[in-house]
Amino acid sequence: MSRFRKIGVVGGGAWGTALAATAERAGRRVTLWAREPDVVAAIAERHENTSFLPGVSLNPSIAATGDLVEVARADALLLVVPAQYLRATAQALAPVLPEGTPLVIAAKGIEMGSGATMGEVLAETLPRNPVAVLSGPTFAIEVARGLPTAVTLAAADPVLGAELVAALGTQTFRPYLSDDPVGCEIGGAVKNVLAIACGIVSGRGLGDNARAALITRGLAEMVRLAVAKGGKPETLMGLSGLGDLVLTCTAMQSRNCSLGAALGQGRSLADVLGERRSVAEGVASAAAVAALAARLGLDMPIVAAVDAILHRGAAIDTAISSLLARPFKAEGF
Ligand SMILES: NC(=O)c1ccc[n+]([C@@H]2O[C@H](COP(=O)([O-])OP(=O)(O)OC[C@H]3O[C@@H](n4cnc5c(N)ncnc54)[C@H](O)[C@@H]3O)[C@@H](O)[C@H]2O)c1
Ligand SMILES: O=P(O)(O)OC[C@H](O)CO
Repeated sequence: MSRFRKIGVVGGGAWGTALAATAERAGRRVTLWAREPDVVAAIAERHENTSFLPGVSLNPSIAATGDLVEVARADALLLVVPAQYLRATAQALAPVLPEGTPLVIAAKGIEMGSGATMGEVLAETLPRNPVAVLSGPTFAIEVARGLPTAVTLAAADPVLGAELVAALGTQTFRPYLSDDPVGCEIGGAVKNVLAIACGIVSGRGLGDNARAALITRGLAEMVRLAVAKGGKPETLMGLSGLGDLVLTCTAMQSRNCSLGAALGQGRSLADVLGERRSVAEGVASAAAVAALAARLGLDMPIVAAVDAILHRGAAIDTAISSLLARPFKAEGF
């Protein structure tokens, strides 16, 4: 019998809601914390997250709360707030979270300003809680509907990792165990930036060859950063790297890819963001990853181009021309 009987989900967006649904199907008792009172009320009363995941009926056994004290009573917590809000959320949890409660990072991003991974943010804010990472090709709506999905579940402690796999896995939500949380996190964060690049290329009508080139050379950038941060290159060949990169770069269902496509068609970033309530993590992570790469002396030209377009006023066509003007080089990472 699993020691993780009660799972707390911190973050009531689409992904937190989908993870709550799948954890409940795995036999866990689930409490979901959401920041917005209307989300808490809709889940508690209508068993639906009408704001962020409309159209999916949740099991009535899933409890909703706006109180961190309540969610912190769980045996393990899934952390699913957007990356730029994880530090503040973890700081708010610190006084109420028992020491030793395992934390599973399910957000995908790098913190702006610090350049910290979510694991590094938690090491500073909740240093007495063991951490795992769950990442992979996972559109929330498909997971919530119970469609077949596979993810990477990475933990430095293999016993904790295996226990979490057993607690969260089902026939249709299949976690593959990894011992490389760093590589797992880097894949999930960088693929969002690359998905914006792929969207831009689609929106500009530059063709399928260009998208395949971006995916492949983007993977090389991802591997460079992961290795520099102490991750393993092979992790990036798995679900949390290549798997998520392929999903997010080829489907307009992706918020990051569709945002890029809108930019490629000539819309402004402010316009596109202004009409969305959902998060496109690649926007913030582009700036964070580009700054981190510069600090580490890493060549990440595609990420740098996306950062330049989003945050430095670069014209899309100029950024693309600069990428195409780079000298020929040997293939590899
Ligand atoms: N949606 C997916 O398919 C999916 C899949 C895998 C991973 N993720 C990751 O999960 C994380 C959460 O994304 P999502 O899709 O659930 O979000 P969402 O776009 O559905 O909802 C936005 C979320 O942002 C939160 N938010 C807004 N302002 C905030 C603030 N000031 N402080 C704290 N929270 C605030 C809202 O409460 C809400 O939970 C992201 O890192 C995302 O990359 C999402
Ligand atoms: O819609 P996106 O671009 O945030 O992608 C969602 C998931 O991360 C896909 O794995």
